[in-house]
Amino acid sequence: MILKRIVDAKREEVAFFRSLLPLRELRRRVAAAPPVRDFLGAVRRKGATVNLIAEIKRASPSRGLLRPDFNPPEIACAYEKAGVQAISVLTDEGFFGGHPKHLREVRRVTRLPLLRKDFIIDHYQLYQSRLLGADAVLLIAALLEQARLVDFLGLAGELGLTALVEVHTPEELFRALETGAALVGINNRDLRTFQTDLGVTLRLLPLVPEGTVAISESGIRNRRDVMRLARAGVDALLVGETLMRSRDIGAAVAELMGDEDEDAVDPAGRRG
Ligand SMILES: O=P(O)(O)OC[C@@H](O)[C@@H](O)c1c[nH]c2ccccc12
Repeated sequence: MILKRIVDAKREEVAFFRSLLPLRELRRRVAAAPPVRDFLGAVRRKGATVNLIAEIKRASPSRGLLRPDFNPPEIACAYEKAGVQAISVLTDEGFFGGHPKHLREVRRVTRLPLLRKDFIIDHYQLYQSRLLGADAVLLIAALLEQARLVDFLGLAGELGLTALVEVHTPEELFRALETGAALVGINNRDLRTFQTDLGVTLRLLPLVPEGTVAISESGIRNRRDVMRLARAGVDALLVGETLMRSRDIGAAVAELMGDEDEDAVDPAGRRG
């Protein structure tokens, strides 16, 4: 199974980074890191329109190479100019063609809040994310048993990082809510089969209480998809492939986000 292979590789990667920069030294540097930006505030829905988190992703195990001319800072500038609310940087190298250094490079060129998208299985990666310039980190419920999830959420909070807890099933969602997470991501992609189904968001969203910020992730292809999810009441959408495959990123964002209030929904009438 791919998840198991990714986690095995991730363990080795963390051991390697640790050998380059021991945890003690990493923590010392984190203490001097510049302040974080408000990721949660940026993605929380304010009115009628849904927010967009645009992802920087070179490749994926299921779809192969998405963007041959891959230049993370250039893409980040294009996203900011197009008016997205936040950026997600996929830093996994082995399976997604990213690199932790991309986060640092992107941080330098944009004022937008940044999500580090990776497979976090070790404390070390949380400190590392903070040092690289992340404002938020992804915690995948399917990878972490409950005690670890709680533990990582606590450490992320201490470091000033917003945690995005990713779920795909009702069980995982209940686990996420039990931790008191302020931000949950409903992944439309089944990480076991790679199939995407926006119905996953439509089914799980009513179980998310008011006040918890909810993001719909993966498999969002066009304006119709955006409208469906916006009307259901999600706070934000996370889109990678659709934007990465387009020649003109500005035009692709405009096409997805469309007219300002076409996706209007009564935010009070959305859930539960
Ligand atoms: O490229 P898409 O289908 O728009 O999906 C983006 C994002 O949701 C996806 O990259 C993702 C969601 N959760 C993840 C966990 C690990 C790696 C990648 C992901």
